[in-house]
Amino acid sequence: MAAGEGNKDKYSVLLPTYNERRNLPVITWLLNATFTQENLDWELIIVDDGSPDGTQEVAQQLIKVYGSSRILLKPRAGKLGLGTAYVHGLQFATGNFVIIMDADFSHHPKFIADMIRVQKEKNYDIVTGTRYRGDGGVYGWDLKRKLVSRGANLFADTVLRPGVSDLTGSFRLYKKEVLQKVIRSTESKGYTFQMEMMVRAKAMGCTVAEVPISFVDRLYGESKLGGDEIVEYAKGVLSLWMKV
Ligand SMILES: Nc1nc2c(ncn2[C@@H]2O[C@H](COP(=O)(O)OP(=O)(O)O[C@H]3O[C@H](CO)[C@@H](O)[C@H](O)[C@@H]3O)[C@@H](O)[C@H]2O)c(=O)[nH]1
Ligand SMILES: [Mg+2]
Repeated sequence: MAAGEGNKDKYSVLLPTYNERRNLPVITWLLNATFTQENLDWELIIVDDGSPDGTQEVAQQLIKVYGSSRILLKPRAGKLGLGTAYVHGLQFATGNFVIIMDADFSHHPKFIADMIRVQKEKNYDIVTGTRYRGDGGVYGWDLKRKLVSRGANLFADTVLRPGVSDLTGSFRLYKKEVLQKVIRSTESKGYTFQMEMMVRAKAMGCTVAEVPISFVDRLYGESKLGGDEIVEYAKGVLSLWMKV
């Protein structure tokens, strides 16, 4: 069946932002182009944590351009972290599918069409972007960050054996009820969040497919990954090992 006519699917994109004023208009434009081309219903839910750079003013402008049924701004008062940003945004999602992604072009909207197509192949619960299989890759990171990412995936894969090649990536498509269920059981809030979500989803018996993506380091601004997060992540893997 061609997408669109008679297709009741709706895709809610959850986009956490912190100081993404310069990236937000282009990512929104690309999302609109992708969903229009695929003839799919969608909405964008921006969860901004009081960014001092004026991200929310830009979001308000985008609401005027694209309409308040397409773009929703659901801000929070302060920087409360990525994990809880998804929990917050999810309450407002009206789609039956939810896509989570970054606002800084590390996750290019062009891969969304692939993810949707793969989801439909076997009605998968989750489709995750992977940097570590097929044509996937990482561009723009220095060797240290590459090693940290590879090491983080290898470590979790060795200890927990979830059978998913990219556990720490966060470009994913979920059935909404699956995301609601998995997110309820997930405890970590920081960088460990994505890995814990996937390990728990697999433990619950969810079906997961992978789509290779190229992850390109952000154009503007800085990542928030540091030594503390690495230690937290290692602790997260080990505590899941005891529990799952
Ligand atoms: N609302 C909100 N948004 C946030 C926060 N921290 C970061 N963001 C937003 O979340 C996205 C990712 O943040 P980055 O700071 O760009 O993360 P990164 O270091 O590039 O990490 C990415 O890759 C990792 C895997 O290598 C992922 O684990 C991580 O989730 C993210 O996708 C961006 O859209 C950023 O604006 C926060 O506290 N609150
Ligand atoms: Mg980034």
